[in-house]
Amino acid sequence: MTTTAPEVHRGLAGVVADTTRISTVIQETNSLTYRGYPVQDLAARRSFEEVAHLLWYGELPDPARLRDFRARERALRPLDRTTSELLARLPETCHPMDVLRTAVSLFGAEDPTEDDGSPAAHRAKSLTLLARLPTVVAADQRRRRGLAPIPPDPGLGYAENFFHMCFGSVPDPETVRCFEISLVLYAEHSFNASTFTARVVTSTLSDLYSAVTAAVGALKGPLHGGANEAVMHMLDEIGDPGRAEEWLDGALAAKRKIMGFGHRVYRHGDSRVPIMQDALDRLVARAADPGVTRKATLHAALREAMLNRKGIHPNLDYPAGLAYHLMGFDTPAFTPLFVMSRITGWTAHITEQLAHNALIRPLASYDGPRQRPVPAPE
Ligand SMILES: CC(=O)SCCNC(=O)CCNC(=O)[C@H](O)C(C)(C)COP(=O)(O)OP(=O)(O)OC[C@H]1O[C@@H](n2cnc3c(N)ncnc32)[C@H](O)[C@@H]1OP(=O)(O)O
Ligand SMILES: O=C([O-])CC(=O)C(=O)O
Repeated sequence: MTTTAPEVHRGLAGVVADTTRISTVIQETNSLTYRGYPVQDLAARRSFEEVAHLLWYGELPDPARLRDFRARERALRPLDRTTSELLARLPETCHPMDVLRTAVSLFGAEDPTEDDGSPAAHRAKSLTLLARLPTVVAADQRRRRGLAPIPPDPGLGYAENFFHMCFGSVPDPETVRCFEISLVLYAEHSFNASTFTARVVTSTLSDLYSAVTAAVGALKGPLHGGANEAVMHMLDEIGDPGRAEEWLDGALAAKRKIMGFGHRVYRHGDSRVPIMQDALDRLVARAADPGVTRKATLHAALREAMLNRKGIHPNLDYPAGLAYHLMGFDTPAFTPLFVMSRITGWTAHITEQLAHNALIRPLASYDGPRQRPVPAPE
């Protein structure tokens, strides 16, 4: 009797694993919507806090709800002394994503409130993470620069407060806006690897912090969120705009993956790129600095060369990487900035997964040795 081997979908490519009401990429128009709203309109007209509310509650907040949401977020920002001291003891040789992963795990261990799996309990925990993660990221960047942490300022909005905690000042509104746009664009992207990781952990009825800790680990990799950092390393490696084509040919010949290019879902370009690229262009123009212009020229030259050689478009990490550099953040802190935003999407998916849970447990097509007898010990 012959049995046909089951069809294998490596990397789960093309597999529809569940339904979701949170976001979708509309292939025909190459657009991304959060709860039905086009992300470019959200980025142009709404704050990151409003988008977080939208992802969690399904609707944009009215002014009273937004006031309440903002007040609660601002009150939750400070870290307690024990947490700060524990995180400050982690070696500076570890990656900032390791600090963030440890921080989420620590928050979970310290949280005395019950995780009954209800949306209300999850939203409270999600808001705590949204409020505290920037405090962790900013303090970690400062300690690596040999500087003391700056406490959060409850008088400032989410994006402004983050700059304040990192640098002790808030930059011009254009720079803050560019950062806020990146947060809106990074917030959610359906069943990407880190979100799916969070859903897998949740599907076992584990807790929210465990799911987010695992998601941070999945995002760290350079094929996913780690690419925004890798983009900057790559631009530093190339150095000169005149070297872009030659460098690319060498990298492709060596079968290297070019960071910040390609996407599993988009085949004709990431719908978020034009919005982020516009914001980046404004930052470059505003800087009016020859060094900045040179980096932007290199960035554009590599994009053109990649399109010509391989027909592959950039993904969001490509413009976001350079934008974060121009905003003054240290390169290893780029992926943690992604976490500060994606925490909203992850936690929305955790709540959704629990609402109609099914254990996520695929099958494998076995191609190891055939069954054989265990030999007697020699
Ligand atoms: C926010 C985000 O997480 S966006 C993704 C960020 N990640 C990156 O930028 C890392 C670089 N990009 C990649 O590695 C890939 O494009 C991924 C992982 C994002 C998507 O990968 P997949 O959907 O599995 O596509 P896959 O890797 O099969 O690529 C298809 C073909 O395009 C090529 N390709 C795709 N992306 C790239 C790239 N960045 N550099 C060079 N070649 C590429 C592959 O080599 C492959 O060619 P082949 O058919 O000749 O073997
Ligand atoms: O969707 C993906 O595979 C990766 C991505 O762009 C994201 O998570 O924002």
